[in-house]
Amino acid sequence: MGVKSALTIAGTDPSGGAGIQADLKTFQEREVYGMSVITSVVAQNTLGVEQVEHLPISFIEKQFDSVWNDIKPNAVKTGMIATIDMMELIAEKLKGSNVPYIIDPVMVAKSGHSLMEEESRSVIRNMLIPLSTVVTPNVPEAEFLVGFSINTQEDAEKAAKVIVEQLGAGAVVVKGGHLEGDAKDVLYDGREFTYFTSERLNTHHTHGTGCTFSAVITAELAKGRSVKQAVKTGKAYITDAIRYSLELGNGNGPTNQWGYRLQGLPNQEG
Ligand SMILES: Nc1ncnc2c1ncn2[C@@H]1O[C@H](COP(=O)(O)OP(=O)(O)O)[C@@H](O)[C@H]1O
Ligand SMILES: Cc1ncc(COP(=O)(O)OP(=O)(O)O)c(N)n1
Repeated sequence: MGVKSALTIAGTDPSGGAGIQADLKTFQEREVYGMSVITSVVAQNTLGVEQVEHLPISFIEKQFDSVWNDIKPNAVKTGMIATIDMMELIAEKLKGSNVPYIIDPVMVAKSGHSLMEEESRSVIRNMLIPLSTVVTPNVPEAEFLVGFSINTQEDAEKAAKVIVEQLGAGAVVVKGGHLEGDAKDVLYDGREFTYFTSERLNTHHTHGTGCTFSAVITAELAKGRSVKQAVKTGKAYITDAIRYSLELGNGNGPTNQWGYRLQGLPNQEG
């Protein structure tokens, strides 16, 4: 069988919209075999984060080794990795592995709750970003990584250049969800800029957009697609997942990983 596999290393969302749960649903929809290593267990829902418990490092390592030594993934994604210890472990495990590595540098949930300790933020920048194939910051995350404000498309392009050329990412997508106007994401791969634009959908049901978007990119890279194809597919998929949200919960509802399917739409390739 030619099935490809992808591994997500991240925190949980028991309400199913973000984190490990969103990643696994997305891998499945993209027809990639999904596997997971849990870093932190998070009590959260569409209204926000209530409590976070980090798993012991030795147990995160055990989970990683269990997967890696049995079913080596074709791509790896990290989402919520809150502490320096977790980052050091991941760096040690992935260095020299030659497996595409996608970083969603999750720092703060849309509800405002911090998902990464303050002192870890410079460690993800210095230790993990140089190992990445693609990094997918939203605007506040990109601002932290580069140290200047992003208000315009030109600022986003300038930040993308810094993240590749100075911080050492293989490629970067600066996501436009937090800017105004159309939802315009900019990909920079060290050679050129490519833009992926959709209309801004007028909804607050956007819990888990970043997780789902980066999970599609991970699945597509696992299949051997190019970064540009992977991001194109990610953008089409996340737009449908927001457009066809199920409007669940009492807060910012989850994106709908099978939104395209409920509408009878094709599972698009980039
Ligand atoms: N209201 C919206 N309408 C259409 N696309 C959106 C909307 N909000 C976010 N997106 C898209 O969702 C993806 C995730 O972006 P963003 O919400 O900025 O990430 P995060 O969840 O990490 O904050 C991007 O492709 C972005 O353009
Ligand atoms: C466990 C976990 N990981 C990541 C997030 C953030 O998800 P994101 O896709 O950025 O969406 P919001 O939650 O910010 O709407 C999370 N909440 N939990």
